[in-house]
Amino acid sequence: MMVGCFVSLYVISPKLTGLTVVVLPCLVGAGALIGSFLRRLSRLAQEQVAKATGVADEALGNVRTVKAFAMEERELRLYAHEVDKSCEINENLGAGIAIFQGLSNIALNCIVLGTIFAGGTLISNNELSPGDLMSFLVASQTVQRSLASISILFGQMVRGLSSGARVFEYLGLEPTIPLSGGGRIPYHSLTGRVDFMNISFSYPTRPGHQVLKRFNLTLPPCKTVAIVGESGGGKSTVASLLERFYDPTSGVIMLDGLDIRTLDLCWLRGQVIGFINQEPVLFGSSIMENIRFGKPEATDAEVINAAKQANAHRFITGFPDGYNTVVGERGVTLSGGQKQRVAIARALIKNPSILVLDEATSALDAESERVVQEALDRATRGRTVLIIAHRLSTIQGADLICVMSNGRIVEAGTHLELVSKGGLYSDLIRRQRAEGQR
Ligand SMILES: Nc1ncnc2c1ncn2[C@@H]1O[C@H](COP(=O)(O)OP(=O)(O)OP(=O)(O)O)[C@@H](O)[C@H]1O
Repeated sequence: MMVGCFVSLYVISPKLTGLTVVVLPCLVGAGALIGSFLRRLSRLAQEQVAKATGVADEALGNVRTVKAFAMEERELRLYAHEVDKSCEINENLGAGIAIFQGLSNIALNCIVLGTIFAGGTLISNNELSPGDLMSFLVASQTVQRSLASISILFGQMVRGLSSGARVFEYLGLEPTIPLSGGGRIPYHSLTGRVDFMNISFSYPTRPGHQVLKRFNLTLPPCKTVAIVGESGGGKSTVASLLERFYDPTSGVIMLDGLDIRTLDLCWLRGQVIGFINQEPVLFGSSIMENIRFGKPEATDAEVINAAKQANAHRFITGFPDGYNTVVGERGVTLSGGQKQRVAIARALIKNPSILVLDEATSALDAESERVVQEALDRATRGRTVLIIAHRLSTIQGADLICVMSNGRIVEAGTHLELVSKGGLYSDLIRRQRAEGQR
């Protein structure tokens, strides 16, 4: 329609049309400049809304900790502050869009006034008839209306584009470690031997801090290897690398002699490695669904069997709704020991060849620890096991105990060998005993 109007304007008066064509690009240029400023503001507004939502999400997700420290007021103030900031940016954005639309209307009306003025001059010079000027004004009204609609649409487009840009930014993100693709080892020929070979590693967020330094360790098939050592020494990092939450900066991790980077990650995490950590996270669904999370196609009988292996069947059947008991958000309605046993059942249901226990009992009291330890002892039989432990009493039966310090293993042997050696391990034992007696 715009093109048609411009053709008719040109036929009526090439001079007036020429004037319009000179003025319009200047206006479009100014509009584009204001537009890019508004787009930046809109993006800022989106980010601020996300930040405010993050604060609310964190406070609600950790509501017990917030209550325990009587921090409701502080969290409320923090959220109100972020919401106020978001409100302010959105108000500025609204004002910006309003000014943009107002200015574009003024500019368009100035064009009409300018046309009347220039047309009047042309009439006085007998270059244009009054009828042609009227026709020109009517035709240019159509162009003006179209431009006014575009300016309104532009305001909506600015918001839409920046929201869309954030969505597409996330949609376009590629995981640094691809989730699928790569080889699999047939279940009957998988032995579960793991070799960490010359591993060096720094977390991407702290590239200057080397957590592991030429770290070497072998987990022999069906044996239990424990890693102990000072806090922050890199023990959990070893487990994270085996799970491929990160890839080592240098060195190779082998599973049955194959570099794990060449293996299918879904298969590795879903079927080969069972991971149980200190603070198991459950979903707000039933116990049955939580255990089945480890193997979605498992039958009810398989779920119950896994729960029995994890010492969880008795307490689950003690609930009025049994396996259909809903555990609440993150499992808040279960005790620490019960949650841990559901998590063990969830890991066992996939019958993993390798089990990683990252301080699985350190958050429990003595009685819960006994029941959970019993379940773990049963669960570890016939599997390659990596235990990361704080309490040395729980790993004395391990086939190999490795003491970590400064990102590498400094001592290795059985409990008795290490105690008789009188090195770092016996120091750790002495210190823990002294702490226990205090
Ligand atoms: N996601 C992360 N990003 C950056 N640095 C991290 C991250 N996780 C751990 N670290 C750092 O890496 C080092 C090793 O941490 P790691 O959790 O492996 O130690 P740990 O031996 O398991 O400690 P603990 O016994 O206290 O659990 C620490 O200095 C820690 O601050």
